[in-house]
Amino acid sequence: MAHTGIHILSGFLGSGKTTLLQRILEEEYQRGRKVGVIMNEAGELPIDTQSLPEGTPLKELLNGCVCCTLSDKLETQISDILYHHDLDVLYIETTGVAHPVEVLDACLTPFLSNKVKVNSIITMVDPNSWAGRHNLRIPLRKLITEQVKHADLVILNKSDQLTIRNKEKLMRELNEINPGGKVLAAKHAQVPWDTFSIIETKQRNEHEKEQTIDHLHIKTYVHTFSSPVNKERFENFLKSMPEQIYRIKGYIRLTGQPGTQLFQYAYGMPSFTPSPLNLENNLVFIGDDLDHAALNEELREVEEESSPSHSSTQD
Ligand SMILES: Nc1nc2c(ncn2[C@@H]2O[C@H](COP(=O)(O)OP(=O)(O)OP(=O)(O)O)[C@@H](O)[C@H]2O)c(=O)[nH]1
Repeated sequence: MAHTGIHILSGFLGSGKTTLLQRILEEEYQRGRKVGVIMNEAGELPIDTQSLPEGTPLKELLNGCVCCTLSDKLETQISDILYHHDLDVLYIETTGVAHPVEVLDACLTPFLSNKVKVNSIITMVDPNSWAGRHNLRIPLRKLITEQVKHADLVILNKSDQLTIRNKEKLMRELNEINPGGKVLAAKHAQVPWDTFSIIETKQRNEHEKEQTIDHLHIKTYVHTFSSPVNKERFENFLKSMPEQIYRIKGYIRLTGQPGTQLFQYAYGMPSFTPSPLNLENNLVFIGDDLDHAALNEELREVEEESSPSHSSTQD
């Protein structure tokens, strides 16, 4: 019986895993391969899954991390997707705080051994979080390094934000941590397609599991705006936000602009993209020890100060 190849997409929060997955799916569809996706998101809401092409066989693991609490569920999801679909390949996008070896371990259960073969671990690196990793708590700093160390392919993404000199310096650093893996730089996860077929799965030892990070304290908070918010006011909020917020994503409506915007924030860089989907205006915040009450209050203020009645009282 042919095994379905699994690729594990790893990388810290906001590094470009979904961007890579979208690119891979386009390519896989052009080649006529049958592709399935399992997405693990730290928040309670499936933000990233909405960006996948319609009809992609998909399973979601929400509100928890495969490597901490959901490993049994991952096994069930893999079995389930393979039972319902005859797949050539399965991509697993992990949360930004997953340890890739733990995810690998969850895929390698005896029950799945005659059905799947893990072909690669691909780790995305965001130069901003990589450069700022010394400011993170020790377990997170260790995690970022481990994600690089255990990858078959490391993609230094967002190279548009780097000078040539910095790019070369970072690539050398990544190579030193993972001398056996392949390290490439990319913009928006654009790497030559051949790269995926030539990467060789590293030999992974049992002892690697000992390096697992037990508990990372990463928390999520979901905020729902009930009305459009003023873009400038919201951006001011982002500038004054605690540094422990690493990532925000979701949907937002802006005053004076039609429709809904897909909002993304990673390492100080916000982006708004008009979305054809009319989804609830939920934003998922991901960070260290988030203060839910304080965030809720500040965001309510943003919304209140965005309302037309507020600006007329100010006049
Ligand atoms: N400037 C720049 N932005 C990028 C690049 N690649 C991705 N982005 C942006 O970075 C943000 C995060 O990208 P995602 O692909 O969602 O990252 P992710 O790793 O899936 O995020 P999580 O699932 O939250 O961990 C988005 O706004 C992307 O458009 C790049 O090469 N350059």
